[in-house]
Amino acid sequence: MRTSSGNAGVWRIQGPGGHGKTNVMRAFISKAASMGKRVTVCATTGKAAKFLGMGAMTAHFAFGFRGSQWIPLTNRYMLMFLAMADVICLHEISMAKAAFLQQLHQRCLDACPNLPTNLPFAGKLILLGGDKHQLAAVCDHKCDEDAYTSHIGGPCGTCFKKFI
Ligand SMILES: Nc1ncnc2c1ncn2[C@@H]1O[C@H](COP(=O)(O)OP(=O)(O)OP(=O)(O)O)[C@@H](O)[C@H]1O
Repeated sequence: MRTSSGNAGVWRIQGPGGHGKTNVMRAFISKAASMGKRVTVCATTGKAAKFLGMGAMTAHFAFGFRGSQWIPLTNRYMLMFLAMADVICLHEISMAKAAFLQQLHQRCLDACPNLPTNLPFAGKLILLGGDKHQLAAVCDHKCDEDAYTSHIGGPCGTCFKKFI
């Protein structure tokens, strides 16, 4: 996948456990970084972030979700961090709720007020990794494509493109 602005959007790596999603994500991160892209690497759990490596942090730390609240976007570091990221890689996405992604989308827009866009996530390239069949473990849904999209996608769900 090229990382030119023409390919910005929301992509996801789908596959059962052990099929290489994490390795593909690592390779993608390396490639994007070598092309000079600023990549934010995170995962929905600390364990997943640690396993992914590549400087990954938890998504709630990266985007300012503390305890049960979003910290205000008046934090200059948080604003810069969001505004400067070209690419956001978020692994184990089946653990995230639609509201989390929706708030991340809104934070990207708020952090980039000068961009003439209301594209999802302010037009950043978003790469989501995970296995939709793990949904059943974290929420009361069946595991079909519609349930997956409505669970993790919310209003952004219609813009998903499948990477693998
Ligand atoms: N292209 C590859 N060639 C050979 N081995 C690979 C390849 N990609 C991944 N593997 C190996 O397969 C195993 C699983 O890979 P990986 O952790 O990337 O899968 P995953 O889909 O992220 O799994 P999970 O959903 O359980 O986290 C690892 O031991 C990894 O080294």
